[in-house]
Amino acid sequence: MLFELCLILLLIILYVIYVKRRYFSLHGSLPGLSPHFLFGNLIQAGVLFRNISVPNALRQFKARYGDVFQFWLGSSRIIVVSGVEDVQHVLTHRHIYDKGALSTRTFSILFPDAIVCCKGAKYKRHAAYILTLFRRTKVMANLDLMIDHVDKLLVRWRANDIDIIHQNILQQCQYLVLGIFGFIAFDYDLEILNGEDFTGNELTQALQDFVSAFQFLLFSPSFISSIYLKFNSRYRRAREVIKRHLYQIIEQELTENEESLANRKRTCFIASLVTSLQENESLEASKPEEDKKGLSRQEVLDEMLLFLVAGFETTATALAWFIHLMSKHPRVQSKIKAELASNGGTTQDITQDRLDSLVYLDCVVNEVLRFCPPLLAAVRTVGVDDVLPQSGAQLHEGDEVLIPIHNLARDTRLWSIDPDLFYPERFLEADKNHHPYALLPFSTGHRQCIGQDLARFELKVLAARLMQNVTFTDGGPQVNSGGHFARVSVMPKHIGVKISFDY
Ligand code: HEM
Repeated sequence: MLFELCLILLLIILYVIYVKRRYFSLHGSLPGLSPHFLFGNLIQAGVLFRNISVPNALRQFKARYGDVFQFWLGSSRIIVVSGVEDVQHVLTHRHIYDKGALSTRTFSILFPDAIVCCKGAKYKRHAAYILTLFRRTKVMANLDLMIDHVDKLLVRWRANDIDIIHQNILQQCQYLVLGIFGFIAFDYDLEILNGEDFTGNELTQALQDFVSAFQFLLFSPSFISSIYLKFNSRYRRAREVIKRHLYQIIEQELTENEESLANRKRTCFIASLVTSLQENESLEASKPEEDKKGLSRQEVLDEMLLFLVAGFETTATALAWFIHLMSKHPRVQSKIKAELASNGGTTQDITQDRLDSLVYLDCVVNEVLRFCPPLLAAVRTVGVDDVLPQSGAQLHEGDEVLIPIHNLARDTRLWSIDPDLFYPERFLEADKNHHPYALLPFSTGHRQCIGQDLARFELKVLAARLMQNVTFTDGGPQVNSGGHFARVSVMPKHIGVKISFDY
């Protein structure tokens, strides 16, 4: 018995040594820090137990190891590439660098049939139906809806005591963006801004539970994520509720007459997607991918869940950063207000033309996305061995390449005005013609963010409406210290602002 136990122990030790050597040791000539078993570099970089955010950890590693280095994000080995010409090479050579397996592995646990997990012919089929949803004209048709939602939030703020320090700005931004998302995606009122406590209705709660479950998956190995989701009854209930609502909404859409459907297609995702539903799903499923047409119901459900995860938290995070940065930079706030006051219309009027003329506000939105990019990175998988042009680094088929958006945005070689300064005027002055790959909040090229027009438009509308009405002031060095909190997006950790109405 003792012998058998010792043998089993020995086998386990040998297996751990094998896994450590095979998967958790530096490969090739690229620099990096020898990783720990399972945790990779996360403990050494301070991400685990020392509260250092992943963007800051990658920045420190870059200072230590240069523009190209190996990094273990938990159990995943990635090659971080920060030299701007190498970045341009990776993002423009789509036949060598395709969507990163690191992200598709995570996403496919939740929505295997959404565009983010598709490649090749399946990607083309999905893209044909999905990309049209985000056309500029469709996005702009939601202007009044967005303004109405901000106005509802303003009513709530007006009822508060002026000296209150709002420390739940991030959550409030999430409720605001989620409420708007309910209409744009489903043409459905989540009623989130109606009640006292932002609870909304059954679907609101389910959407929030679904997003919370997603947070856990980010840095966990896929098998742990799958087990977690299998036993997470809250997640499973949320998915069922969303599915039930979505299928009901689809049935409802199918009963609409052609004229009303055409009308609703102008603004609402689901109304557009119903027209791409396959008439005979089992027939389409039996065809080779190249011959398939339309989307199945399951695919439509997965796309909607993806839009929720990809679009809601990122945009809310950017808005929360905007509010935090405004409270720290009263000069910038005054300039936005002056621009709003000087370009015609009544003080409360926001039209498309008026928005287009707000050049300074564009600079502020750009600067918020540069200074605090909501997403950490774009990830690509190397399809064939390649050498990077700037660093000369040798990459091998199957390597995962991570482009750290934050590092590029703060690289002193790429910005004439100190990149650690929050200074929107840079886009009108010395940094007007910055390198296009220095600023990549939505990434670029094949597989760039498909929702960027919507996100940019939404941010500008929400920021303009807020600035027409209120001023944010710093709630104090501790409660309003910013800092990073990395979930799906890189969120501000501490925001504490006072809100005063301008009239
Ligand atoms: C401020 C808000 C947003 C930011 C900063 C952002 C940023 C990004 C980034 C960096 C990527 C990765 C691109 C790559 O790998 O090259 C991405 C992908 C994506 N985004 Fe966004 N995004 C935002 C809002 C949205 C919205 C509103 C939607 C839709 C409702 C959306 C949908 C997507 C989708 C579907 C992808 C995957 C595209 C693909 O795999 O082909 N995003 N986003």
